[in-house]
Amino acid sequence: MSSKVQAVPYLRTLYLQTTPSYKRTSGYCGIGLALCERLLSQNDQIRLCLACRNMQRAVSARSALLSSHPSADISIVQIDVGSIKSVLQGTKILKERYKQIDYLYLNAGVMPNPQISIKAFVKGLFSRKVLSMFATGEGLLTQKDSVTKDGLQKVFETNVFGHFILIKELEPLLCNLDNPSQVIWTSSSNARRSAFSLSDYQHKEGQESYSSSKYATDLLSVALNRHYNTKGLFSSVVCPGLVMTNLTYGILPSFFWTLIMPVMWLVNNLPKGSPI
Ligand SMILES: NC(=O)C1=CN([C@@H]2O[C@H](COP(=O)(O)OP(=O)(O)OC[C@H]3O[C@@H](n4cnc5c(N)ncnc54)[C@H](OP(=O)(O)O)[C@@H]3O)[C@@H](O)[C@H]2O)C=CC1
Ligand SMILES: CC(C)CCC[C@@H](C)[C@H]1CC[C@H]2C3=CC[C@H]4[C@H](C)C(=O)CC[C@]4(C)[C@H]3CC[C@]12C
Repeated sequence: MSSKVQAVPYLRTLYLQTTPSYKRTSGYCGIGLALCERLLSQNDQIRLCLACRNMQRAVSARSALLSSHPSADISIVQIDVGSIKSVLQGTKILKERYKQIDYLYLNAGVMPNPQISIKAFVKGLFSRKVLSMFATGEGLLTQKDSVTKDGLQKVFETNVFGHFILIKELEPLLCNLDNPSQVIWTSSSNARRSAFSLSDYQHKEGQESYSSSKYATDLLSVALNRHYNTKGLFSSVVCPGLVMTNLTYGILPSFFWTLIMPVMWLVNNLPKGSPI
């Protein structure tokens, strides 16, 4: 594989948004960085490209990865998926740099100003949906969205639309029938059909923009497969499960998570078919 990598600008993995966040007690966090670590520990010959909005943090992420994988090939490109201009600039650079992208992992996501409904939580505790409430957060969370410079809803543009433009722009690098590519979206078990509406796909009206954006991601992935499978591009979605990152620390402070973690663990690991 490495000889192929050197012969043509051939990108084994384009990895998106991996900037580490120094927060709370335990140094770096974030699903993106953890995934890069895992990928490199499986195969440090892959060529990684980190696409991040904040170059300073991107450099720290690269250094952190290189400290444990010194021979890894890791480059950086600046992309803010919340800005169409930035996506177009970033993809122009990528098209100059590479001829092919094998894997595009779409990780950037935001959940601005999350609020928990204590009323819905208490109601949920005494309902038959208690387990799914802990696994998906269904009905518990609301967010306050805002409008970007592009005039789009921030959660929609960041979690969905910016990534979509990125794929469209990278089509020549992704669509190769002789060497199919994979696009992997970071969706969520919080994605909910009832939070999404085609007549308000940006979720301007409601307060569950995160849930709506993740449902839109799931729909978009299906549509991409219909459109692109014959061209050599395959799309899928993953939910990483509940992971302690800046996103979850934005919902509850870390000490609170430490307190409720045993309950969360128990609920999420109960054998299937148990009475509750
Ligand atoms: N944590 C969890 O329990 C779950 C998370 N997810 C999803 O996983 C993904 C990663 O989240 P997680 O690691 O938890 O959260 P973090 O907040 O730690 O990471 C989010 C990442 O997205 C980047 N990002 C945000 N906005 C933009 C933007 N406009 N342009 C470029 N990058 C951006 C951030 O970059 P920066 O460092 O510059 O802020 C950061 O690196 C998200 O899509 C999230 O919805 C899904 C299910 C559960
Ligand atoms: C004592 C109460 C205040 C405790 C409330 C607990 C809730 C804040 C959390 C219970 C389940 C959590 C979640 C489940 C699924 C996550 C999902 C996969 C995701 O993408 C983002 C975060 C979650 C919605 C998360 C959020 C907090 C809970 C609702």
